[in-house]
Amino acid sequence: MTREIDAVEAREILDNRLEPTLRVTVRTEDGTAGQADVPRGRSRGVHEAVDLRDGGDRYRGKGVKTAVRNVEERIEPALVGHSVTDQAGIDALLRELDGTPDGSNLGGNSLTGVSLAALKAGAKSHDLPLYRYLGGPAATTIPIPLVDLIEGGELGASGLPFQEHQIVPTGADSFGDAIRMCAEVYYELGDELAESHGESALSVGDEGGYTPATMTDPRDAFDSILDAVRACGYEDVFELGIDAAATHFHDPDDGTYRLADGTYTRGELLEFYAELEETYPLVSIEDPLEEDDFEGFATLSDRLDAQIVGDDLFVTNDERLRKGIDIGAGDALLCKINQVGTVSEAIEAVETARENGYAIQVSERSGQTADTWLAEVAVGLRAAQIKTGTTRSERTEQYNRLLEIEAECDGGYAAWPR
Ligand SMILES: O=C(O)[C@@H](CO)OP(=O)(O)O
Ligand SMILES: [Mg+2]
Repeated sequence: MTREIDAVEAREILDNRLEPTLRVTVRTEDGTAGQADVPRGRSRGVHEAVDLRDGGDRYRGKGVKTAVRNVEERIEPALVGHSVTDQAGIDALLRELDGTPDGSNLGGNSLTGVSLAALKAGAKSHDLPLYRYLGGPAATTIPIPLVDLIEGGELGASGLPFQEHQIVPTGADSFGDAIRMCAEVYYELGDELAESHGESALSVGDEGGYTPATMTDPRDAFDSILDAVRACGYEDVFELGIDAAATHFHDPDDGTYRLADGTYTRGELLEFYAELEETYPLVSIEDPLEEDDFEGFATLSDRLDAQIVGDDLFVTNDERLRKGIDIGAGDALLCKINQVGTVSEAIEAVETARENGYAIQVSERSGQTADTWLAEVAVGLRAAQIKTGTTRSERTEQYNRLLEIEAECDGGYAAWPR
């Protein structure tokens, strides 16, 4: 079979926010095609690969025509003739062509799109589902979802400073059961919020979680969620998580953090997390501090039992992850391929995490399409955790694909946390 790349095409499409993004297709000589959509973050870390936008890195409708051109004029000629199953070679070539550490020359979005499309074409050329191509016969475990029931911060119009208030079905027996129980809690919570905060609380944020405008205290979010969990009789199934996304309420001028009830020093915020862990069944805290505070992450990892997840801190970058591992910062890697650029670089970070006992949480971006590579990659990388939002079809499609994979490979349900 001829597995050489014959063509690499790109076009501008729209994500769930009507923002332009890239769709890349890699074709091989025998007619196999792999197509992948590139996701896009809104609460992005400063150390992420550059997301190339025409006219600058802003949200509002800016196109990705330059990134499209880069794929077709600069990447395609270099990749034609290359074996599509040589993922490491393709990714190394992409990095070499770009020649910058942050992907700013060709665009991190171009690199991610081509890398993922090649991965998908490689899987097809072997006639394997993507998760099996990536993870081999051992890839049969379905990750535990961290489901964002109430949104705040940059992603929801509630008054809450933290970006995500999650339920974590650590006590479920299967993925199918887990997601069904999540849905029941979601609807119970909706009834309660509509009563306590009015029908407008049922508006959803970028990831499909509720956004009660008058809710400002994370403890109220947890109390409402736990009430819903209890009303459903699932106290033994669910624990709680947050993505604080603290960079986005941090004031770099004086180093303080702004929550709804006032300004917190770094020390006061650390105490607040400790208090939350004492009061609630909190098992996961993502980005509790700003994106360069490795020492603060280490202090929390040491002090709390909850896993501390590095998103903006590590940006799926092996070097930053190793820096964290050296001083004990964090307990889990958030894995977002487009933060770092290529599939191979994300795999490198995942392997480092695994070798060092860090948990792996494969994550959505707030801007996505219905492309389900995320679900495939989570199983393929043998991650025990996935974060892919709540309602909205670009999120539920990931769950649908995980349900299919669970049935396809008679998959087991992951154990918390790794
Ligand atoms: O902070 C995050 O973890 C994400 C996704 O949940 O947000 P964004 O994609 O906007 O960076
Ligand atoms: Mg985050």
